[in-house]
Amino acid sequence: MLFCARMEVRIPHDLDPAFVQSLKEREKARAIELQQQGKFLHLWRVVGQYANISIFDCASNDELHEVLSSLPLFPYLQIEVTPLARHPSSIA
Ligand SMILES: O=C(O)C[C@H]1C=CC(=O)O1
Repeated sequence: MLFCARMEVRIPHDLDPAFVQSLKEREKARAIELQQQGKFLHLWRVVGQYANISIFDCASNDELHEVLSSLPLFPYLQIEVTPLARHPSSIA
């Protein structure tokens, strides 16, 4: 099942900069791991915003929730999920 997730990053300004740096490093490592596992198909920056549009391939809503909540930045993400279905006119 494919899901589109729009994630907006909201890191509180008073967090320790060293902690924020380590969060971002751990986030990158986890995002790469999920891409290598084939669960995280696309990761695009939204131009001009600290936000991304991501496409996930997960077996269920529960698996998607597990994947999203495994992201180190999860406590600081506002996430909107849109489940996707095939479009009848798509040739892809
Ligand atoms: O920078 C972001 O958009 C947040 C986040 C989501 C995956 C990742 O590597 O970073």
